[in-house]
Amino acid sequence: MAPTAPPGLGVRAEGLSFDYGSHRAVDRVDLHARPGEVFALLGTNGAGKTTTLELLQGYRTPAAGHVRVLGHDPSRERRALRRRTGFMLQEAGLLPGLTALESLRLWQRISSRTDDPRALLERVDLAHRADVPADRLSGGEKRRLDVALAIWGRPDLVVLDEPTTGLDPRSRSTLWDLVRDLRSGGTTVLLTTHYLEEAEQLADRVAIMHRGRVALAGPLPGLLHEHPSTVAADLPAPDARGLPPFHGNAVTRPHEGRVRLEVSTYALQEDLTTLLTWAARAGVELTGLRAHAATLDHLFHLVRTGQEPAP
Ligand SMILES: Nc1ncnc2c1ncn2[C@@H]1O[C@H](COP(=O)(O)OP(=O)(O)OP(=O)(O)O)[C@@H](O)[C@H]1O
Repeated sequence: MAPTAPPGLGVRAEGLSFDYGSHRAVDRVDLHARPGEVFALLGTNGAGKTTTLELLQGYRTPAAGHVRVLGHDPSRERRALRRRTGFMLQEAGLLPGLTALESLRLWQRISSRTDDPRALLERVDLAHRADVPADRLSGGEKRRLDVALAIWGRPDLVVLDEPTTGLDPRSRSTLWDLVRDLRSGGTTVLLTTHYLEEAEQLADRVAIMHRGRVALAGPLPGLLHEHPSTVAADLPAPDARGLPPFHGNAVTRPHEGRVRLEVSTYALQEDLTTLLTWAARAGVELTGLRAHAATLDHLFHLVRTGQEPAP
């Protein structure tokens, strides 16, 4: 029997690689989700997020690299890991003949963890659908039932693959509360999502994958802080010729009969002041004025366009 690993080791992957035939889907991936934090694995379509989660779950064996999940090797200690981990993958694994409540009761019989099925349905806002067969639940309701199965018995690690895809705003917000609640109870949460706002709301740490590689990773506030802010405005084309110098990198391009100025800068306040002072003195009308720190959307754009290549 595998030794019981001490709690709180989080998830660590080093140099993780996986091939589908001749296609390298996961390429030397390094990840470290610390115990009790929410880690968001983001990326472009086909970047390798689901495959990475499957490797962490021990469903697939890596071609290269090392993985430790809560101190266990997932491909060799799946049973030990299953007791301590709740996985929700993209394909719903519900049995069509069973109601929502029966699905949880079945889980009660086959898992070594315990929980109160009705209380759990309450937590995912499905109490009113307890007696509805799983195949008659809506897509969003099935996702919530999958979440209930993943968090059954408060495992040490919960892995959620695109948990809010297809959920309406209220259900999404219920799920966000649930994730925060899991974190405050000390559970490590690893999630993938295509909703950057979701990652901004929930994640302590993110990794952005592209074409099998991790292009950017780190604590979210730190990553945003390391990247330049933006000052942007539209102005009449003739005025753009007299623009002042900025600390940051200023780019102009034609936009709807005017010129759009974008300054990518580490000196947000100074460059904004420069622009506004210049416009006031020169009597230039600025429209669409925006000034903001780097956003996850911006980081994602850098990765997608190859401006932030994988190390
Ligand atoms: N069973 C499979 N056989 C062959 N290739 C596969 C298989 N599953 C995935 N792939 C390929 O491996 C790559 C990574 O796929 P994966 O599903 O892990 O990406 P993903 O980041 O989860 O994508 P998405 O965001 O679109 O769900 C993709 O190029 C995909 O086409």
